Amino acid sequence: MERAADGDRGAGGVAPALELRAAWKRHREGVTVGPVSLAVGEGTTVALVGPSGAGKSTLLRMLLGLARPDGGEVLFQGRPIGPADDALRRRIGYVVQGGGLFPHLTARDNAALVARHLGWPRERVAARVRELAGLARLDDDALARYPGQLSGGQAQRVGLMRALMLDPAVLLLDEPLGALDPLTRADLQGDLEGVFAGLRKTVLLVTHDLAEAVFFARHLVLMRDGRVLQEGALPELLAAPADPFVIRFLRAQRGLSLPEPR
Ligand SMILES: Nc1ncnc2c1ncn2[C@@H]1O[C@H](COP(=O)(O)OP(=O)(O)OP(=O)(O)O)[C@@H](O)[C@H]1O
Repeated sequence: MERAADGDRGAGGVAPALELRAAWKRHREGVTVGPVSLAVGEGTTVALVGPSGAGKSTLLRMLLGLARPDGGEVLFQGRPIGPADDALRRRIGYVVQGGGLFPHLTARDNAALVARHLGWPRERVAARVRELAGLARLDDDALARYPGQLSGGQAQRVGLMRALMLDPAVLLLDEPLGALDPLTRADLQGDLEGVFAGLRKTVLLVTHDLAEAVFFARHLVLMRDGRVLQEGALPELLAAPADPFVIRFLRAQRGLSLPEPR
């Protein structure tokens, strides 16, 4: 059975920011994600890693209420989250690969969309966009452009602005840097890490890249075939792999210098 992340109900009895309790979803005959139990503590950054098709995106979508679990529970700050719970969902920012921007809206309008929809006054929207543009390091010229006129890195930065617009307690990022060239990726990694640390958000990040996972998060959750195979810090996974696949997965990654097996 998986262990809870470092944010599991602590001495003060504080509920984790995000929690799955034996949650599972059946996509089709023979393809089920879960049951998965996982807790992400308030203010922690956790990286979800695993091969393609392991169920990482499904797990994120269950946490967002975008995929309805067939069984088990999904909780946000100790409260069950359902599919129609928009108010709760607005407290979770979601960043997807490529930014997930609307092509017919400028970067600024993409970032401001939900706040405008909620009826924020114009000045408040403008002030928040200015603040986030500073954080995401985007200038006015970039904000005036349409997604098709932005670089991949810029589009990703706009996606981040949009996710942060309502100042959510939690950020879920699904392969946010997957499509970027190595230099842009490294730049954005540094900026994102600064954003996470500065805002003290709870962050759950999906990535294929173990080096990136370790860069952002001390706590790793390794999934395979719809299940959590093991979770913990990288040295713990290396020292006591729960399954031969754990070592295979860790060693398959380039760019990480791992100690030789004894
Ligand atoms: N809407 C869907 N309908 C049917 N099957 C689905 C659906 N979404 C995902 N699946 C299947 O569920 C399994 C898990 O997919 P999921 O996208 O969650 O994995 P992943 O770990 O995020 O993969 P990747 O790293 O490639 O994005 C896969 O076998 C996938 O084909």
